[in-house]
Amino acid sequence: MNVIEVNDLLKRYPQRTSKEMLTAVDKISFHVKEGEIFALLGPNGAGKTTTIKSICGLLVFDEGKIKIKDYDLKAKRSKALKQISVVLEGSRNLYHRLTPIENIQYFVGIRGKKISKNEALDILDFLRIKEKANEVVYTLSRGMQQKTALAVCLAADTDVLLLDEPTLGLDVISNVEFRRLLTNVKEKGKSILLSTHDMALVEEIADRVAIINNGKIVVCEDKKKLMDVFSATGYKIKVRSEDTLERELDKIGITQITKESNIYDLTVDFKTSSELYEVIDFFKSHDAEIVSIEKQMVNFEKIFISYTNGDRGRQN
Ligand SMILES: Nc1ncnc2c1ncn2[C@@H]1O[C@H](COP(=O)(O)OP(=O)(O)OP(=O)(O)O)[C@@H](O)[C@H]1O
Repeated sequence: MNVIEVNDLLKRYPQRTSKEMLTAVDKISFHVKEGEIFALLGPNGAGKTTTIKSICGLLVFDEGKIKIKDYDLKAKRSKALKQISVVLEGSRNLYHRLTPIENIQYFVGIRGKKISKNEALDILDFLRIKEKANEVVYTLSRGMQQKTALAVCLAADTDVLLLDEPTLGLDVISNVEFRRLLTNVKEKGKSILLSTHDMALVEEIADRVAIINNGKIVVCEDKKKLMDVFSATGYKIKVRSEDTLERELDKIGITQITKESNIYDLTVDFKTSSELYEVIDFFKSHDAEIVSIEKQMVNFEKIFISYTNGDRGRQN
């Protein structure tokens, strides 16, 4: 079952410096399945926050359809919004002059529900910030504020969570801890849609990922499949040869070559792993000695760069 369906979502903003509208999100479609962590990954200005804000009803989109569980966001707005809770970038869904307990009770109250102090403490305990339950939020570290924001989200007890840049600005330890917490939240049966440009976060916890760039989704895929496709292709091969091989290598499609004396460093992308054996045969037939073959490390950075051509985002 899909808990969120986004179809042809379009959002344009007026610009101060020009009469033309800026297309922040350009007819994107994707869905989030029940029980999964779905990541919207993209550089600055890609349209991630605009997408999250459209889904949680914080801004009015121009075209398209958003469905949350069984409810169309435009036709059944309040029912649709009851199905989700959201953590906005920079823990903006908190009152910083209230304590974590007060925030939890206040925001649960707004939803017309009640939560006891002990239930709230249990959530803070789960997120390992119980000892900060009665301290004012603005005195807490960024990581603790982010956990408090997540606590408020969990206290709403919806099945679907939206998290905008959940690890932004966290130090290494908090980042690792937060990733583990999100996995624990998923294990509780929740579905999570998160936006991020943190590739390590995607690599570690996402089930599926949509890479978004300049308002468009450039790929939407199962994370494991994406990683497999890429891991099968990249090799670094070191070869020793007394002959000049450049032209021959070019003929078989190997163009990333550096050479120092008689050692060639080659970067090769194969479409299928059998191509590796063909290349090995090629070197044998040219009396070249293969010094080493290394499978290139696959990480999300490589995948991301390949789909966005290394685009680092919009500069506006
Ligand atoms: N209120 C607004 N008015 C005008 N333009 C906006 C507004 N909000 C966002 N934009 C523009 O829309 C585009 C998409 O912005 P958005 O915040 O959705 O991207 P993002 O992927 O979340 O980026 P970041 O990672 O930097 O937060 C950007 O070019 C941004 O400048």
